[in-house]
Amino acid sequence: MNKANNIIGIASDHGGFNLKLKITDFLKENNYQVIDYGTNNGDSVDYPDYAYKVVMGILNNEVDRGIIMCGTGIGISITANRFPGIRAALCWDEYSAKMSKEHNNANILAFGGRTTDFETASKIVSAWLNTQFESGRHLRRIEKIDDLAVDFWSKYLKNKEGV
Ligand SMILES: O=C[C@H](O)[C@H](O)[C@H](O)COP(=O)(O)O
Repeated sequence: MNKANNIIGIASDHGGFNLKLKITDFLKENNYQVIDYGTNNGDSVDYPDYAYKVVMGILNNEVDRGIIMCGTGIGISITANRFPGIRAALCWDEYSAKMSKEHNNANILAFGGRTTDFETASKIVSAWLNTQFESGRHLRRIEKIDDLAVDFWSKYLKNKEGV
C-alpha cells in the first residue's frame, strides 16, 4: 500500500468553492482522508492553478485520486487532461461517474459548482468511489491516450530543435 492510498485531493476555483466545502464534509463523513488544495474562499481565481495542484498531488503521489470543481467543471477538467497519467472525467450523473471508472479508470472526477447540486454531486462521488476499473480492452485504450500524446510531443519537440 503506497502512502497516497485512499487519500483524495480536492480543489476548486470560486465557481466550485461552496460545493467543494460540502463534498469535503461528505468525504470525511464517509471516512476518506482529504487534502484540500484550495481555493480557500469565494474570491475570483483562475481554475488552471487549482487543476494543476491536484494533478501534481497525484503525480507526486501525495494523493491517489482527485475531485475538482469550477463553475461548469469544463475549464478545470480541460486543464487536468493536459497532463500525462491524468484522466479527468467531467460527470453529470451516477451512470457517467460509474463508466468513468469502469471503462476509463478516471483518476480525477470533475463537476460544476454552478451546474450540479450537492445531492447529485454526492451520488456522482459515491458511484465513482465505489466502482472498479474493468481493465481488459479498456486498459489497451487508456494506455493509448498517453502513448499517442508522448508520440506527438516527442515529434513536436524534435521538430522544434534548432529553432
Ligand atoms: O470553465 C470555467 C469555469 O466554469 C469557471 O468557473 C468560470 O469560467 C468562472 O467564471 P467567472 O470568472 O465569471 O466567475
